Amino acid sequence: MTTNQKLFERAQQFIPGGVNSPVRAFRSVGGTPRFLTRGKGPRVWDVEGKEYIDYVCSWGPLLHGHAHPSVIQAVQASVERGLSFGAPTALEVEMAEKLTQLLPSLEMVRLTSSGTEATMSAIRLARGFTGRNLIVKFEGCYHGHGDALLVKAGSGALTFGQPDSGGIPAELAAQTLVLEYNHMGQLEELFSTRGNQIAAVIVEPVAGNMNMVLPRPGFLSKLRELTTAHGSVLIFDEVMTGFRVALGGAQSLYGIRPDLTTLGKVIGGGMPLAAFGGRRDIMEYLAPLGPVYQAGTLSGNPVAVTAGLVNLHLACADGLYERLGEMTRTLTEGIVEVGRDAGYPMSTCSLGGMFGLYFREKLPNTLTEVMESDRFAFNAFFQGMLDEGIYFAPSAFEAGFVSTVHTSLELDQTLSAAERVFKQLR
Ligand SMILES: Cc1ncc(COP(=O)(O)O)c(C=O)c1O
Ligand SMILES: N[C@H](C=O)CCC(=O)O
Repeated sequence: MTTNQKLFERAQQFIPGGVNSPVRAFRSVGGTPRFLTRGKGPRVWDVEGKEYIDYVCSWGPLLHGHAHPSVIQAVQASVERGLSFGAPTALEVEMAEKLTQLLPSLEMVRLTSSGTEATMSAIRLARGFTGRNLIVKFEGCYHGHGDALLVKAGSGALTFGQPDSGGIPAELAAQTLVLEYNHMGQLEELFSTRGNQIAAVIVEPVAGNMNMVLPRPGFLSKLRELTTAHGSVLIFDEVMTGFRVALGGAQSLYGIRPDLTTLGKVIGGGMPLAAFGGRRDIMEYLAPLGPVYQAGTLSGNPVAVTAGLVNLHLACADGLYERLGEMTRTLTEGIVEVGRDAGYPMSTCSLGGMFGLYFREKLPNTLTEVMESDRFAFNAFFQGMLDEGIYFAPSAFEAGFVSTVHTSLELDQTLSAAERVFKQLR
């Protein structure tokens, strides 16, 4: 057995499935997860010393790659000053000011430790604010593993065929109404019959947990129009897209001002940090100002906030997202070209440093269309690329990520690997 296999065997004795988050288990693609020991820039190394070009980037947070020197230096200095205080710090104030400045829809913000906490808290807040119970989400969107949101969910839940998790009371799941992503007719119909009972609509403005699905023109503005008309709270879940697709998030690209926004991933730069924020009148419903309780021992952790602030500072460099977007497009369009030349129907989309790659002729608009893509072809491609030292997400239902430190060297190596892999697959 290889060292990765031995470790996986050991892990499975004591950790369910051998992993601490299901998507890491390689179940849908087969084979053994790689146990990683080190990352630098756009690359990671496993316990066997094998090197990979990384397009997972810790599932999105590493906008500037692994162990960026500025992030590491700041984190080391922060660690020296203490790991956690459970009391307010100046750093939190700086982070709140930065987030509200970069995302104008955030008038106030609260920090949490994970995206799940952020979305769960935003939902509770919306219910407390409106005095209503119903929430609306979309098929294939994933908003973390809070009970109310694990209904027709994407990401690992979708990958392993468990979009509706066990352990969630039917009465609670019944409070979550699920519509097809990008389906404006369904939205209009629902709001016309139950609009005054809907506390919130939560949406990934660009869906990244069923591969990557772009919003159809008019979809997000329809959401804005209907929620405003019916007094429901519009929540953009930008845990993945925030500071990943653009400096102002997806909301800046599509020109929509949500009532609440959830953030995570990039704002922590690889450390556990997330946030939710939005309209002042809604945020003031939070304890200790208002009746909606929300808390966290490690919320606003100084080391995590330090890493996040450096990440955001680096993200503000002039032209950064344009360069990143160009790099990502070159990569994915290159792969699609090579794949098509080898006879595979393929399509791709990308925004900033986030991309979708499909073994399907046309880009999908809905989960049903995503499911029509050729998973077997994806799995074979994934395995071939992994052997070549290219690390994509081990699922056909996850978005991919390019960092600002991926260069044309990594792109060229990836495209050459793809040519070899497609040749073998033919
Ligand atoms: C859009 C979105 N929302 C929420 C979450 C939950 O974040 P976390 O894994 O930090 O709990 C994720 C990722 O897991 C996500 O992609
Ligand atoms: N798709 C998920 C988040 O965006 C992947 C991270 C995880 O669940 O471990």
